Amino acid sequence: MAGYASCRLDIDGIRKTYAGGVVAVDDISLTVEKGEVLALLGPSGCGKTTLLQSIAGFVTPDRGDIALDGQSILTVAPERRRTAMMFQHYALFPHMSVRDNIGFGLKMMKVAKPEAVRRIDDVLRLVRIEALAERMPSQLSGGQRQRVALARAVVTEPRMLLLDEPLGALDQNLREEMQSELRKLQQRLGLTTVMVTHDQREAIVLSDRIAVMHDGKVEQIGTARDIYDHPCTCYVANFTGVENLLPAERGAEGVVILAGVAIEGIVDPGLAARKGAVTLAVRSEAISLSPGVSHGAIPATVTFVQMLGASMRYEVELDDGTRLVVAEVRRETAPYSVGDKVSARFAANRCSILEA
Ligand SMILES: Nc1ncnc2c1ncn2[C@@H]1O[C@H](COP(=O)(O)OP(=O)(O)OP(=O)(O)O)[C@@H](O)[C@H]1O
Repeated sequence: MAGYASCRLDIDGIRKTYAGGVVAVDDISLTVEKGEVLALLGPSGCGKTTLLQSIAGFVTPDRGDIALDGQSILTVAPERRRTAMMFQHYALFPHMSVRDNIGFGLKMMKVAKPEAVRRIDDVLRLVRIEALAERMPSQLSGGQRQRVALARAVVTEPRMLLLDEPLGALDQNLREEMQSELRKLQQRLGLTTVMVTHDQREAIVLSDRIAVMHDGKVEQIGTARDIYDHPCTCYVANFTGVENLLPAERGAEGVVILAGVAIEGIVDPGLAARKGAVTLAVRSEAISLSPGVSHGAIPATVTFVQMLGASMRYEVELDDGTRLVVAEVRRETAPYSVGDKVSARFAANRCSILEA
C-alpha cells in the first residue's frame, strides 16, 4: 500500500499535572524511530494513557514538547496531527456497515469517492475482512470488530498509530491470534506505533522496544530482550514477572554469593562497583537443576513439583532457607520429587544484580 509516510516521534520533557495535584506524567523524554513500535508498559495509574493522549492531542501537557519528524505538534489540533488512535473499547457506529465505518474518517477528510473506495478496499484486504464489507457491526465477532477498528485507524494513512490496550477486550485465544496479525500488519506498513499495555507478554510480542513506567516516569527503556533478561530495578523485575528476587552478597572480586555459594561469571556493568547486600534477579527458566551434589552449583531440596504441560515448575529450598522457583522443559527422565536433593545452577548471563 502506498501513502504511509511514517514519522519519527520525539517526546521532550513532558509533564502533566491534573487538578488535585496528581502528577500523571513526570518529565518523560523518549524517541520512537520511524517504523518502530514502542510499548508503554506499567500498572494502572502509572501515566501511560496520559502520555498517549498527549501525543494524540486530547491532553495538553503542562510543559515539554512533542514533535513528529522534528516539527512540534503541541499547538496542532488533534484532528490535524494525522495520528490514528485505536482504543480498547473501539466504538464502531452501529448503524453503519463495515465499509461505511471504515470510510467515515475519509469522508470527514473530504477524500474524493473513487480514491476513498480504493483505500477502503485496500485496508479491507489488509486486515482480511473483504467478505464482511457490507455487514453491520452487530453481525461481527469480537475479533472481526477489532479488525474493522484497526482498518478504520489505518485507512486515513496516519503518520503514527496510537494503540490503547488494543486487544484488551478479547479473550485469550483471539488475543494471541490478533497479536500476530497486528504485528505482521505493523511490520508490513512500517507504521511508527506507540502502544499502551499493562500486559508484559503483549508488550514483548508486539513491540520493538518497551518503556516500563512507574509513577509517571520511565523506569527502564530497552528492547524486549533487555527488559526481559536484564531488568534494572526490582520494580521492573517484579512487574515483568521475574519469579526470583534473591537476597545476595557481592564480594570484592565482583563475585555474587548466594546462600554461601559463589556464583561465577555474572557481568553487570551497571552495578559493577556495588558491594555488600544486593538483590539477584533471575527468571525461573534461567536456573537448571541436576541430581545430587554438583561442583560449583548450589545445593537445594525440592519442596514443590507442578506439571505445566510442556514444562515442569519446581520450588526448591537452599540450605539457608532461600526459596527458588525453577522452570524446566520436561525431559524423558522422571521429574524430581518433593524431598529430592538437587543442585541449582544459574545461567550467569541471564542474572541481574539489583539494589537490595
Ligand atoms: N482527567 C483526570 N483528572 C484527574 N486525574 C486524572 C485524570 N486522568 C488521569 N488521572 C490520574 O492520573 C494518573 C495517571 O492516569 P493514566 O490514566 O494516565 O494512567 P494509566 O497508566 O493509563 O492507567 P490505566 O491503565 O488504569 O488506564 C492516575 O493517578 C489517574 O488517577
